Amino acid sequence: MITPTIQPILCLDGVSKQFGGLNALTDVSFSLNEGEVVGLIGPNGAGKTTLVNVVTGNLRRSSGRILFKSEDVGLQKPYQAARRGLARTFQIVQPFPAMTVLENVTAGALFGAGAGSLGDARDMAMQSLEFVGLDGLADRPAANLALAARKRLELAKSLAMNPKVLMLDEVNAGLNSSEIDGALALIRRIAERGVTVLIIEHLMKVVLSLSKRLLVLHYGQLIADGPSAEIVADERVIEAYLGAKFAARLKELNHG
Ligand SMILES: Nc1ncnc2c1ncn2[C@@H]1O[C@H](COP(=O)(O)OP(=O)(O)OP(=O)(O)O)[C@@H](O)[C@H]1O
Repeated sequence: MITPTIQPILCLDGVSKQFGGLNALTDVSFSLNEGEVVGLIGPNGAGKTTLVNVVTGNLRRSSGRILFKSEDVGLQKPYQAARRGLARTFQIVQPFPAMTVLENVTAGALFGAGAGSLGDARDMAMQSLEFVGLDGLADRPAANLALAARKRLELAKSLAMNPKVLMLDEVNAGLNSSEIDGALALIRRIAERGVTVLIIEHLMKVVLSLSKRLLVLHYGQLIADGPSAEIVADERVIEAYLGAKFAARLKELNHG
């Protein structure tokens, strides 16, 4: 039997980003394989959003290489990233308030890969809205949506871009537990479609239920990259982010 080889789809090779004298990312290297769901964790200010921003061209990396399917995309603009299939959600969700839900997602489809015409883009947008369960609100102004629906709209927008890699920046922040369960189910369904997912998330329960692999940033440095079970037991990660209380609770759960 021939075992299919898993290809890296996105590689960061020694990527750094400075803001004046501040090192937001220092020499960060890792690869994401096609179809993987990987969690990116770290304390506030660790550089997680900056990492997404340099991958999607919203910020220019200071040095290092960013490879998408082996092509160096380190100098790309956000629309080029979207066309390649590198999509992301924003931590602070800001839909175009005067536009309807459908129009917002159609704008996403036009920005991304695959929509040849406005009609195509509307079809892709409608499919994305159905996928996230917002099709019933398609004609509502986006300004009227509550937070959980705005987060779904943000997801629908990035899905309408037909992504190969989807970077989710705190899509669960501010949601209640049943809304989080709904979001988790959606993210699983997105991953089942073969989309590679990088999920930035502060809720460890959520991260651990989605990803078998974790990346940990601390002061802009990647201090750990490996199987989730090993990472949460790593002393440096406990010290930098998880805290001793979390580690003890996890130990209890694993032994109880
Ligand atoms: N545009 C910017 N100009 C200057 N400094 C910035 C800019 N964006 C981020 N920073 C700084 O870079 C560092 C990393 O910020 P970043 O937002 O990437 O962290 P984060 O891990 O996403 O944090 P959080 O979990 O709070 O969202 C922080 O010190 C932040 O203040």
